[in-house]
Amino acid sequence: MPFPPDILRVALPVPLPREFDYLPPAGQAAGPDWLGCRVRVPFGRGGGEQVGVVVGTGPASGDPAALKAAHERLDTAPLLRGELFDSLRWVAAYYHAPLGEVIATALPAALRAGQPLPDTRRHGWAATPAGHEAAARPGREGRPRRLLQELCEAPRDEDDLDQRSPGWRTAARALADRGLAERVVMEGVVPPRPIAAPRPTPGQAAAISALRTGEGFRPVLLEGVTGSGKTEVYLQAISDCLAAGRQALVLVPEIGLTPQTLSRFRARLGVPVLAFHSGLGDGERARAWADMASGRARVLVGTRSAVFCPLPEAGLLVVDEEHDGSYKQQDGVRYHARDLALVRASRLGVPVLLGSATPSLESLHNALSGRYRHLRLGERAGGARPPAVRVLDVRKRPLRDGLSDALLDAVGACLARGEQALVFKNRRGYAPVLLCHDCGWSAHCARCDAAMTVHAGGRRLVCHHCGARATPPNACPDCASLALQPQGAGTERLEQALAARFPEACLVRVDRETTRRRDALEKHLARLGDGPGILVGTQILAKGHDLPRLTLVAVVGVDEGLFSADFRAGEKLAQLLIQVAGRAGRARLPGEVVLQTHHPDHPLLGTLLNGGYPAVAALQLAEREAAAFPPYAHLALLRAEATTEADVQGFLHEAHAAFEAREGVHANGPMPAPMARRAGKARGQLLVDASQRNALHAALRDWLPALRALKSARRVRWSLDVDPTDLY
Ligand SMILES: Nc1ncnc2c1ncn2[C@@H]1O[C@H](COP(=O)(O)OP(=O)(O)OP(=O)(O)O)[C@@H](O)[C@H]1O
Ligand SMILES: [Zn+2]
Repeated sequence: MPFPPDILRVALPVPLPREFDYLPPAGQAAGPDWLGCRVRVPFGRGGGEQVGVVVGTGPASGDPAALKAAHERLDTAPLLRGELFDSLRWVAAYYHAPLGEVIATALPAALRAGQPLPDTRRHGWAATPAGHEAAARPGREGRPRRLLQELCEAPRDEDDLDQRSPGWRTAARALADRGLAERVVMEGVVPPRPIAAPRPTPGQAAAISALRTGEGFRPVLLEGVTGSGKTEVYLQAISDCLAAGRQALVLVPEIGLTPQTLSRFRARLGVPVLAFHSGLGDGERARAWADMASGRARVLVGTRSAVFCPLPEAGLLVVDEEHDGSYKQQDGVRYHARDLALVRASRLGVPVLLGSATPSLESLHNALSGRYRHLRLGERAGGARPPAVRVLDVRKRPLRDGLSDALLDAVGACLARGEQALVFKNRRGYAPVLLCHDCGWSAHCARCDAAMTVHAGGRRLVCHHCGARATPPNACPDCASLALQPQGAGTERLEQALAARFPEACLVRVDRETTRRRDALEKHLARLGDGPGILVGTQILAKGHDLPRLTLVAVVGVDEGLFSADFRAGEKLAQLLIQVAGRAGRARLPGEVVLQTHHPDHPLLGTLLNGGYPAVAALQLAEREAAAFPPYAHLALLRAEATTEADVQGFLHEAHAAFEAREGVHANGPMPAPMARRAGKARGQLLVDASQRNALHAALRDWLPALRALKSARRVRWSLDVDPTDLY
């Protein structure tokens, strides 16, 4: 053994910007073979333990006799290595986050907790001899029996059962308890036969062949109008990747990963397609991760955190709806999954395909300046035409429950044709405000700087920011008037009004409230079926759904979005409008979009109507350049919150003073957060901007140790957000 002995440098999931030295467990020697392996170590007082990852070995920096020994090595082969390990270090450096926290963010919960890497052999279920006998006898009908009969025909693969009959596991467990079925290792599963691809449109064919040319890292922005067949291009590119013997990773937005999406991928690719999202159990997530790490799985489709999956044989990364806000993590390690996908693809030397009908200005800027290849699909696939858009000027027109007569007429006509209408309002609840008509009082949250939303037809008040609930007062607390009225309309009120007006129509409301449960959205859409009907809902409806009988999209009240202070508001509103409009007329029936507004002359609406998203994007890019905002500048936001306003201000002032000025980098503020009080806490922020990314990072690197050393930092909760998407 070398003397002094080498130690293990361990990254732990604690919010301290450093690694920790340990001696190896008694009788073992530290060496490079420990790198990337998990270890269980003593940590903190009172016999606490943590699971960490060995990120270095070597001589101790201090006296090794003062070090504790690790308790246990958990992996024989490294869990993190190669490109993934390097990319995690990049995340730590770029987002200025402790490596231990980055690793904890990247690993599925079961692995983070120290559980062994799951068995990734394919498992299935088979009937036991007792099961065969039981199936031959008459018995009680039901799910277990139906499953048993199926297993008697042949053992079934678990993935296959997952796809065909969700909920089968309960039945399988019931059979196993009675000794009628058992879990078995499946050998040589025959993959399903892929169904044939449609003939590509000329635009698709051009995109596919462009993707085939070239080698190594190639970032590609696929800008295709809604319904233009971007998904078909992904599928073709993935097929090429699979044919070359490589793995593919597909990222989708949080609410884009529907069973519909998965079954489309599975049916077309002819290989098992793994899903990865927050709705899965810990065991399933760890298994998917291990399956990719071992190379056994070839395709993984997942939401934000899937960007951390191992890709030892990577061939392609796809980011669908790359502009989507859900790719940015808003707490802990605030990474952006699209940006990380680009970094990984570059390290892996493989193409990365970003797709959207409404690309983010960041990606568009990169494409326009030649850093990304820019491919366009200008027309809808399968002969569908773009929807016709009409603006309804509702100034001085009566609105009933937020709906104009013209809008109701359009819905009525759509139903009369036997088709479906979507009424869109980006606000859930009954009404956004409860107002006193006599004195102007409105119901506010006691803990937030925000109005409370009226729910349950007026019987409840809910704060959408902190979840506080209250019973509406009978009389105005300020002037005792009884003239309290809900102002404005949310989806709940629209639903009521539409039900009253069209009592015969099938009406389905889809918002965060009605879709809390997994698969709820699918069930709602199934309820609508093929008959005439109305969907009322929020932005949950704006994405990825293909409803062939939906021909009318009625947008109620875009006005809130037109006057927001956020520099991204225009971009976001245009994206939302285009995406929701894109639900209309996707199949053979022509689509129509009506926009109800009090501001028909607003330049954003005019530009959108005349020039579509590209025109809005060009305008917004010019504004951003003039104002030196991203993508022409780089931002980092220091947020702080505390019980008192004075603590927040004290910290932010000291933080500003600790910021060392340097060329092209500025710290601005302290400024109040757009919502200065939330959930009972005072909030404030400091914005750092820089014309050069490197200068920004150099400044942050110097600044952070100074911030941590501030006494006032102990009285606040603070965080640093690099490339913030929301300045709240
Ligand atoms: N080449 C093709 N021939 C016939 N139909 C096609 C073709 N490509 C795509 N389609 C069909 O057109 C519809 C839209 O395609 P797809 O879902 O791939 O578009 P998209 O651009 O990904 O849509 P969005 O982003 O708007 O959700 C689908 O029903 C798809 O099956
Ligand atoms: Zn609140």
